[in-house]
Amino acid sequence: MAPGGHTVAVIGTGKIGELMLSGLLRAGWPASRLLATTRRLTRAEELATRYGIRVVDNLTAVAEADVLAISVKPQDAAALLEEIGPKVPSDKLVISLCAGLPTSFFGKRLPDGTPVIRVMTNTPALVDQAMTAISAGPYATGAHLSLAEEMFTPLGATIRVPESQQDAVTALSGSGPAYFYLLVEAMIDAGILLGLPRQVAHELIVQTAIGSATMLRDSGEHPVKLREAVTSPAGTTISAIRELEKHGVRAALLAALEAARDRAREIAAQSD
Ligand SMILES: NC(=O)C1=CN([C@@H]2O[C@H](COP(=O)(O)OP(=O)(O)OC[C@H]3O[C@@H](n4cnc5c(N)ncnc54)[C@H](O)[C@@H]3O)[C@@H](O)[C@H]2O)C=CC1
Ligand SMILES: O=C(O)[C@@H]1CCC=N1
Repeated sequence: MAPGGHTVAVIGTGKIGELMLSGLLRAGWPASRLLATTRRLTRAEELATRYGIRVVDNLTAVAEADVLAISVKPQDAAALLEEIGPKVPSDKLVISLCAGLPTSFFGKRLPDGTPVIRVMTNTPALVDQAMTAISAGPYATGAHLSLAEEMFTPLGATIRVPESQQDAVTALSGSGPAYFYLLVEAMIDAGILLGLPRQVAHELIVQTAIGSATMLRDSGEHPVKLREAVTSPAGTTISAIRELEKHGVRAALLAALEAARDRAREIAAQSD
Protein backbone atom coordinates (compact mmCIF):
# COMPACT_ATOMS: atom_id res chain seq x y z
CA MET A 1 0.00 0.00 0.00
CA ALA A 2 1.26 3.49 -0.89
CA PRO A 3 -1.80 5.57 -1.73
CA GLY A 4 -1.34 7.24 -5.08
CA GLY A 5 2.27 6.06 -5.16
CA HIS A 6 3.28 8.73 -2.67
CA THR A 7 6.75 8.89 -1.20
CA VAL A 8 6.86 9.87 2.47
CA ALA A 9 9.91 11.37 4.16
CA VAL A 10 10.07 11.30 7.93
CA ILE A 11 12.09 14.36 8.88
CA GLY A 12 13.76 13.88 12.28
CA THR A 13 13.43 10.19 12.94
CA GLY A 14 13.39 9.70 16.70
CA LYS A 15 10.81 7.71 18.68
CA ILE A 16 7.67 8.98 16.92
CA GLY A 17 9.27 9.10 13.47
CA GLU A 18 10.47 5.53 13.83
CA LEU A 19 7.13 4.19 14.99
CA MET A 20 5.53 5.87 11.99
CA LEU A 21 8.07 4.29 9.63
CA SER A 22 7.72 0.86 11.17
CA GLY A 23 3.92 1.10 11.13
CA LEU A 24 3.83 2.07 7.45
CA LEU A 25 6.13 -0.84 6.61
CA ARG A 26 3.97 -3.28 8.62
CA ALA A 27 0.99 -1.99 6.66
CA GLY A 28 2.72 -2.84 3.39
CA TRP A 29 4.03 0.58 2.36
CA PRO A 30 7.00 -0.17 0.06
CA ALA A 31 10.38 0.61 1.62
CA SER A 32 11.34 2.22 -1.69
CA ARG A 33 8.68 4.88 -1.03
CA LEU A 34 9.94 5.81 2.43
CA LEU A 35 12.79 8.15 3.31
CA ALA A 36 14.08 9.17 6.71
CA THR A 37 16.35 11.92 7.96
CA THR A 38 18.36 12.04 11.16
CA ARG A 39 20.95 14.27 12.79
CA ARG A 40 23.41 11.53 13.70
CA LEU A 41 25.15 9.20 11.27
CA THR A 42 24.98 6.21 13.65
CA ARG A 43 21.21 6.65 13.90
CA ALA A 44 20.96 6.84 10.10
CA GLU A 45 22.89 3.58 9.74
CA GLU A 46 20.73 1.91 12.40
CA LEU A 47 17.48 2.89 10.61
CA ALA A 48 18.75 1.93 7.15
CA THR A 49 19.80 -1.52 8.43
CA ARG A 50 16.67 -2.09 10.49
CA TYR A 51 14.11 -1.06 7.86
CA GLY A 52 15.87 -1.27 4.51
CA ILE A 53 14.96 2.33 3.73
CA ARG A 54 17.09 5.18 2.43
CA VAL A 55 18.24 7.68 5.03
CA VAL A 56 19.06 10.96 3.33
CA ASP A 57 19.75 14.58 4.26
CA ASN A 58 16.86 16.96 4.83
CA LEU A 59 17.14 18.73 1.48
CA THR A 60 17.23 15.46 -0.48
CA ALA A 61 14.11 14.37 1.40
CA VAL A 62 12.39 17.64 0.50
CA ALA A 63 13.31 17.21 -3.15
CA GLU A 64 12.35 13.53 -3.47
CA ALA A 65 9.33 12.98 -1.22
CA ASP A 66 5.86 14.36 -1.77
CA VAL A 67 4.78 14.03 1.87
CA LEU A 68 7.05 15.48 4.56
CA ALA A 69 6.29 14.20 8.06
CA ILE A 70 8.00 16.56 10.48
CA SER A 71 8.77 14.68 13.69
CA VAL A 72 11.47 16.73 15.38
CA LYS A 73 10.93 18.10 18.89
CA PRO A 74 8.92 21.35 18.73
CA GLN A 75 11.96 23.21 20.06
CA ASP A 76 13.97 22.04 17.01
CA ALA A 77 11.33 22.89 14.44
CA ALA A 78 12.34 26.54 13.83
CA ALA A 79 15.93 25.58 12.99
CA LEU A 80 14.72 22.78 10.73
CA LEU A 81 12.30 25.07 8.92
CA GLU A 82 15.03 27.66 8.49
CA GLU A 83 16.99 24.99 6.63
CA ILE A 84 14.23 23.43 4.55
CA GLY A 85 11.30 25.91 4.58
CA PRO A 86 12.22 28.03 1.55
CA LYS A 87 13.18 24.89 -0.43
CA VAL A 88 9.85 23.07 -0.01
CA PRO A 89 7.92 23.18 -3.30
CA SER A 90 4.36 24.27 -2.52
CA ASP A 91 2.84 21.10 -3.99
CA LYS A 92 4.30 18.97 -1.17
CA LEU A 93 2.11 17.99 1.77
CA VAL A 94 3.65 18.87 5.15
CA ILE A 95 2.39 16.81 8.09
CA SER A 96 3.50 18.06 11.49
CA LEU A 97 3.63 15.61 14.36
CA CYS A 98 4.96 18.27 16.73
CA ALA A 99 3.13 18.89 19.99
CA GLY A 100 1.94 22.44 20.50
CA LEU A 101 2.99 23.95 17.19
CA PRO A 102 0.05 25.36 15.22
CA THR A 103 -0.08 24.92 11.47
CA SER A 104 0.42 28.71 11.21
CA PHE A 105 3.96 28.17 12.58
CA PHE A 106 4.70 26.12 9.46
CA GLY A 107 2.64 28.32 7.17
CA LYS A 108 4.84 31.29 8.03
CA ARG A 109 7.98 29.36 7.19
CA LEU A 110 6.87 27.59 4.01
CA PRO A 111 6.17 28.94 0.53
CA ASP A 112 2.69 30.37 0.19
CA GLY A 113 0.15 27.71 -0.75
CA THR A 114 1.91 24.75 0.89
CA PRO A 115 -0.70 22.47 2.47
CA VAL A 116 -0.12 21.69 6.15
CA ILE A 117 -1.79 19.08 8.35
CA ARG A 118 -1.35 18.81 12.11
CA VAL A 119 -1.37 15.35 13.61
CA MET A 120 -1.20 14.15 17.21
CA THR A 121 -0.53 10.45 17.55
CA ASN A 122 0.73 8.39 20.50
CA THR A 123 3.22 5.63 21.27
CA PRO A 124 0.79 2.65 21.15
CA ALA A 125 1.30 3.06 17.38
CA LEU A 126 4.09 0.55 18.06
CA VAL A 127 1.43 -2.14 18.52
CA ASP A 128 -1.01 -0.69 15.94
CA GLN A 129 -3.15 0.76 18.75
CA ALA A 130 -2.43 4.46 18.32
CA MET A 131 -4.97 7.22 18.74
CA THR A 132 -4.23 9.77 16.04
CA ALA A 133 -6.04 13.08 15.72
CA ILE A 134 -5.79 14.88 12.39
CA SER A 135 -6.49 18.56 11.63
CA ALA A 136 -6.43 20.46 8.39
CA GLY A 137 -4.30 23.57 8.34
CA PRO A 138 -3.90 26.15 5.59
CA TYR A 139 -4.38 24.85 2.03
CA ALA A 140 -5.04 21.27 3.19
CA THR A 141 -7.87 19.78 1.13
CA GLY A 142 -10.14 16.81 1.77
CA ALA A 143 -7.81 14.72 -0.39
CA HIS A 144 -4.84 15.67 1.82
CA LEU A 145 -6.80 14.72 4.95
CA SER A 146 -7.75 11.40 3.38
CA LEU A 147 -4.12 10.72 2.55
CA ALA A 148 -3.10 11.49 6.15
CA GLU A 149 -5.83 9.13 7.36
CA GLU A 150 -4.61 6.39 5.05
CA MET A 151 -1.13 6.81 6.50
CA PHE A 152 -2.21 6.68 10.15
CA THR A 153 -5.14 4.23 10.06
CA PRO A 154 -2.85 1.17 9.95
CA LEU A 155 -1.28 2.43 13.20
CA GLY A 156 -4.59 2.44 15.09
CA ALA A 157 -7.67 4.64 15.33
CA THR A 158 -7.89 8.07 13.71
CA ILE A 159 -10.19 11.00 14.30
CA ARG A 160 -10.53 14.38 12.59
CA VAL A 161 -10.64 17.35 14.96
CA PRO A 162 -10.61 21.11 14.44
CA GLU A 163 -7.11 22.43 14.96
CA SER A 164 -8.36 24.51 17.91
CA GLN A 165 -8.78 21.21 19.83
CA GLN A 166 -5.28 19.87 19.20
CA ASP A 167 -3.68 21.15 22.44
CA ALA A 168 -6.42 19.41 24.45
CA VAL A 169 -5.99 16.26 22.32
CA THR A 170 -2.27 16.37 23.09
CA ALA A 171 -3.06 16.52 26.82
CA LEU A 172 -5.48 13.58 26.61
CA SER A 173 -4.25 11.04 24.06
CA GLY A 174 -0.78 12.32 23.10
CA SER A 175 0.49 12.25 26.67
CA GLY A 176 -2.19 9.77 27.81
CA PRO A 177 -0.12 6.58 27.66
CA ALA A 178 2.26 8.07 30.24
CA TYR A 179 -0.58 8.54 32.74
CA PHE A 180 -1.69 4.93 32.38
CA TYR A 181 1.89 3.67 32.76
CA LEU A 182 2.27 5.78 35.90
CA LEU A 183 -0.94 4.33 37.37
CA VAL A 184 0.17 0.79 36.55
CA GLU A 185 3.58 1.42 38.07
CA ALA A 186 1.96 2.79 41.26
CA MET A 187 -0.44 -0.17 41.50
CA ILE A 188 2.43 -2.64 41.09
CA ASP A 189 4.20 -0.87 43.97
CA ALA A 190 0.99 -1.21 45.98
CA GLY A 191 1.19 -4.96 45.34
CA ILE A 192 4.71 -4.91 46.79
CA LEU A 193 3.37 -3.07 49.84
CA LEU A 194 0.80 -5.85 50.25
CA GLY A 195 3.56 -8.47 50.13
CA LEU A 196 3.21 -9.82 46.58
CA PRO A 197 6.28 -10.72 44.52
CA ARG A 198 6.93 -7.96 41.94
CA GLN A 199 6.45 -10.31 38.99
CA VAL A 200 3.09 -11.49 40.31
CA ALA A 201 1.94 -7.90 40.99
CA HIS A 202 3.04 -6.94 37.47
CA GLU A 203 1.14 -9.78 35.85
CA LEU A 204 -2.02 -9.08 37.87
CA ILE A 205 -2.10 -5.38 37.10
CA VAL A 206 -1.11 -5.53 33.43
CA GLN A 207 -3.76 -8.15 32.65
CA THR A 208 -6.30 -6.16 34.68
CA ALA A 209 -5.42 -3.08 32.62
CA ILE A 210 -5.83 -5.01 29.36
CA GLY A 211 -9.14 -6.54 30.48
CA SER A 212 -10.50 -3.19 31.68
CA ALA A 213 -9.42 -1.39 28.48
CA THR A 214 -10.99 -4.10 26.33
CA MET A 215 -14.28 -3.78 28.24
CA LEU A 216 -14.20 0.00 27.93
CA ARG A 217 -13.78 -0.38 24.18
CA ASP A 218 -16.05 -3.35 23.48
CA SER A 219 -18.89 -3.38 26.04
CA GLY A 220 -20.48 -0.11 24.95
CA GLU A 221 -21.00 0.70 28.65
CA HIS A 222 -20.16 4.00 30.31
CA PRO A 223 -17.13 3.75 32.64
CA VAL A 224 -19.36 4.63 35.61
CA LYS A 225 -21.48 1.51 34.95
CA LEU A 226 -18.40 -0.67 34.62
CA ARG A 227 -16.99 0.66 37.90
CA GLU A 228 -20.32 0.22 39.70
CA ALA A 229 -20.42 -3.43 38.64
CA VAL A 230 -17.14 -4.00 40.51
CA THR A 231 -18.12 -2.02 43.59
CA SER A 232 -20.02 -4.27 46.03
CA PRO A 233 -21.94 -2.84 49.00
CA ALA A 234 -19.63 -2.75 52.05
CA GLY A 235 -17.03 -4.47 49.89
CA THR A 236 -13.36 -3.98 49.18
CA THR A 237 -13.59 -1.71 46.12
CA ILE A 238 -15.52 1.07 47.83
CA SER A 239 -12.90 1.16 50.58
CA ALA A 240 -10.24 1.78 47.94
CA ILE A 241 -12.38 4.34 46.13
CA ARG A 242 -12.92 6.30 49.34
CA GLU A 243 -9.13 6.63 49.64
CA LEU A 244 -8.75 7.64 45.96
CA GLU A 245 -11.39 10.34 46.39
CA LYS A 246 -9.87 11.46 49.72
CA HIS A 247 -6.53 11.90 47.96
CA GLY A 248 -8.13 13.95 45.21
CA VAL A 249 -7.50 11.64 42.28
CA ARG A 250 -10.16 13.33 40.13
CA ALA A 251 -8.94 16.83 40.91
CA ALA A 252 -5.39 15.66 40.27
CA LEU A 253 -6.34 14.39 36.81
CA LEU A 254 -8.26 17.56 35.95
CA ALA A 255 -5.27 19.69 37.01
CA ALA A 256 -2.75 17.41 35.29
CA LEU A 257 -4.44 17.43 31.91
CA GLU A 258 -5.02 21.17 32.14
CA ALA A 259 -1.28 21.59 32.84
CA ALA A 260 -0.43 19.48 29.78
CA ARG A 261 -2.78 21.58 27.61
CA ASP A 262 -1.22 24.78 29.00
CA ARG A 263 2.27 23.47 28.31
CA ALA A 264 1.29 22.83 24.67
CA ARG A 265 0.13 26.47 24.44
CA GLU A 266 3.36 27.65 26.06
CA ILE A 267 5.46 25.67 23.54
CA ALA A 268 3.57 27.42 20.74
CA ALA A 269 4.07 30.86 22.32
CA GLN A 270 7.80 30.21 22.80
CA SER A 271 8.22 29.01 19.21
CA ASP A 272 6.32 31.74 17.39
N1 LIG B 1 7.02 10.83 22.33
C1 LIG B 1 5.69 10.87 22.25
O1 LIG B 1 4.97 10.11 22.91
C2 LIG B 1 5.03 11.84 21.33
C3 LIG B 1 5.73 12.83 20.67
N2 LIG B 1 5.09 13.67 19.81
C4 LIG B 1 5.82 14.69 19.08
O2 LIG B 1 6.64 14.03 18.14
C5 LIG B 1 7.82 14.78 17.93
C6 LIG B 1 9.01 13.86 18.11
O3 LIG B 1 9.03 13.39 19.44
P1 LIG B 1 9.99 12.17 19.83
O4 LIG B 1 10.03 11.22 18.72
O5 LIG B 1 9.54 11.76 21.17
O6 LIG B 1 11.39 12.94 19.93
P2 LIG B 1 12.84 12.37 19.63
O7 LIG B 1 13.80 13.31 20.27
O8 LIG B 1 12.91 10.92 19.95
O9 LIG B 1 12.95 12.52 18.03
C7 LIG B 1 13.25 13.70 17.36
C8 LIG B 1 14.38 13.40 16.39
O10 LIG B 1 14.56 14.51 15.52
C9 LIG B 1 15.96 14.59 15.21
N3 LIG B 1 16.21 15.95 14.71
C10 LIG B 1 16.14 17.13 15.36
N4 LIG B 1 16.44 18.15 14.53
C11 LIG B 1 16.70 17.59 13.32
C12 LIG B 1 17.05 18.14 12.06
N5 LIG B 1 17.22 19.45 11.88
N6 LIG B 1 17.23 17.28 11.04
C13 LIG B 1 17.08 15.95 11.18
N7 LIG B 1 16.74 15.37 12.38
C14 LIG B 1 16.54 16.19 13.43
C15 LIG B 1 16.61 14.30 16.55
O11 LIG B 1 17.97 13.95 16.39
C16 LIG B 1 15.73 13.16 17.06
O12 LIG B 1 16.24 11.91 16.64
C17 LIG B 1 7.80 15.92 18.92
O13 LIG B 1 7.48 17.11 18.24
C18 LIG B 1 6.74 15.55 19.90
O14 LIG B 1 6.06 16.69 20.39
C19 LIG B 1 3.77 13.53 19.55
C20 LIG B 1 3.04 12.57 20.16
C21 LIG B 1 3.58 11.68 21.13
O1 LIG C 1 5.59 15.08 26.20
C1 LIG C 1 5.48 15.58 25.07
O2 LIG C 1 5.68 16.79 24.87
C2 LIG C 1 5.09 14.70 23.89
C3 LIG C 1 3.85 15.21 23.22
C4 LIG C 1 2.77 14.23 23.59
C5 LIG C 1 3.48 13.14 24.22
N1 LIG C 1 4.76 13.39 24.34
